[in-house]
Amino acid sequence: MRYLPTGEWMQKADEYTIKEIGIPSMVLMERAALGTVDVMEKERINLSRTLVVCGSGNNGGDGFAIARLLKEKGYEVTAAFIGREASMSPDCRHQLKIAEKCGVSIVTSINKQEYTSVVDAVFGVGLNRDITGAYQETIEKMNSLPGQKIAVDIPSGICSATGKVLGVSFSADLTVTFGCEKLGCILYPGHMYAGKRITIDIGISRKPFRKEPSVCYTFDKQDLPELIPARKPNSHKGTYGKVLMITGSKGMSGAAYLSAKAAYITGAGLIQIYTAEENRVILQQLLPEAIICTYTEYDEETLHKLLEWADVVCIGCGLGRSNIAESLVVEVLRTVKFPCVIDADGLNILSTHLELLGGRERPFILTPHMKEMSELLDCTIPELVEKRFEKAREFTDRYGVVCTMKDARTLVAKWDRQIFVNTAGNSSMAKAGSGDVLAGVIAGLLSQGLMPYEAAVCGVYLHACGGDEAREVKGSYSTLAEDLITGVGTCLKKTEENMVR
Ligand SMILES: NC(=O)C1=CN([C@@H]2O[C@H](COP(=O)(O)OP(=O)(O)OC[C@H]3O[C@@H](n4cnc5c(N)ncnc54)[C@H](O)[C@@H]3O)[C@@H](O)[C@H]2O)[C@@H](O)CC1
Ligand SMILES: [K+]
Repeated sequence: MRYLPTGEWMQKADEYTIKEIGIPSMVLMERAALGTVDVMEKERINLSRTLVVCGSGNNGGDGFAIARLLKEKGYEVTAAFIGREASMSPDCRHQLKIAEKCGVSIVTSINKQEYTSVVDAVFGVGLNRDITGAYQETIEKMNSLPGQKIAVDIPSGICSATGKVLGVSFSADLTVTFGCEKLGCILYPGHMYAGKRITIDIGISRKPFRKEPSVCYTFDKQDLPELIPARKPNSHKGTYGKVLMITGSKGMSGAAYLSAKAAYITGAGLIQIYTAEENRVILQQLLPEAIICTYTEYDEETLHKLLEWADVVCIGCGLGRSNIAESLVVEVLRTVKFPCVIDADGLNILSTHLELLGGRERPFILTPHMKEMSELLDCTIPELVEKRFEKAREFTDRYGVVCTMKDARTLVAKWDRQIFVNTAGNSSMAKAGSGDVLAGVIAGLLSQGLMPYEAAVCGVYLHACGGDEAREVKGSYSTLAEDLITGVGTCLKKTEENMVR
């Protein structure tokens, strides 16, 4: 697990490291500069004629230290100070003086000379408003120069909390970031300006991030063994849970098939699909491992019997918005006492019955994409995109549910937990059926005993890793939802093999 702090939180961690732990700021800066030079060399950046552009904050201080270290190593280097003398931070001023004394050539404007690389140390996490005027012109000029582009900590112009471009942004081939990758370099469009991202440890404490609700985190592949539920040698199908999938409708058997198959691939013990009569034959043929139970009209008695049988419910994939669908969703919401995944049409129906969630903690996992979420919140999509973290927090606080907000960077929120931000996956997953697979994966994890929040974060991550596996085989254009299911299986198999070793 790794944290994805905003700049504001990173500054708090810097302060804690300096004031509470006692590591001097200049030591951190030296380590930042040493680490950056080391990464640039390892990445084979052509440093023979380097321009380092420095602002007046501590990011600029890093820049002067980088320029000095490059000079020490024999590279030809120019440092351009483009900040305001009067607003220099003490450490930046100190670094400028050291650089001068070490013979670094320091200029105050960018000349037309050709450089092999351009290092951006104009703004770091202290950027707090739009870039305008001379700063804007400088960054545009830096972007137009030939040579490789390297950003120090974060590209100047990217908001470290939202990933938004604040007026203009440096466009990097490589970003060397300190302590933790900043949230703004993960979210779009910031991610596209950061290029390749390499994080180096410079001794900044992560303690201030622990249990802090407004700090986000993500997973990497090595976290998977800890996330997935264990398989037991002495087990039978009942050990891994009974999943009731209330999915599919006339003409929508695919969603029922994909979600059920995904739950099986993830490890569920037994699956029963409750669907429209029209789907019986096709689902039996497509997925003989599932029990199929069907309806032609709303039948509360059968529904209750099925709910008594199940350990987990997944409702909504391809369910449609008929009166039967509405009655099914309302009754499940009203009565279910065990974990329940609500997806797609289930969410559409839920958006007109939000009162059924109540104010208390409920074992519901909602899996809306941005449009469905905007309907649940009764706001516009741009409003939601702009304030996605606040909105996700507000919603989960209010209704006591787990919410996975699906997007290129899916979030998972619950009122008493930090927000998980998914960083795996790829554009091949932006296709019909992908959401059905996710709902099934989460249901499969719940049926094996994971708690709702844990199943949601693990499910989102596993689904995305499955997407990465699928792209390896089928490429970005031609991956289908079915391939994602195979990808999830491959990912689980690889994880298991690594655990055995
Ligand atoms: N000791 C520390 O605190 C450390 C800081 N480090 C570096 O320092 C950076 C953070 O330094 P700072 O907090 O000084 O922040 P920055 O270096 O990002 O710059 C902040 C300065 O820019 C001004 N500013 C903000 N937005 C502006 C805009 N749109 N137009 C014009 N001026 C603007 C601010 O008023 C402030 O003077 C990190 O990103 C990292 O690179 C690292 O060296 C590690 C240690
Ligand atoms: K920068």
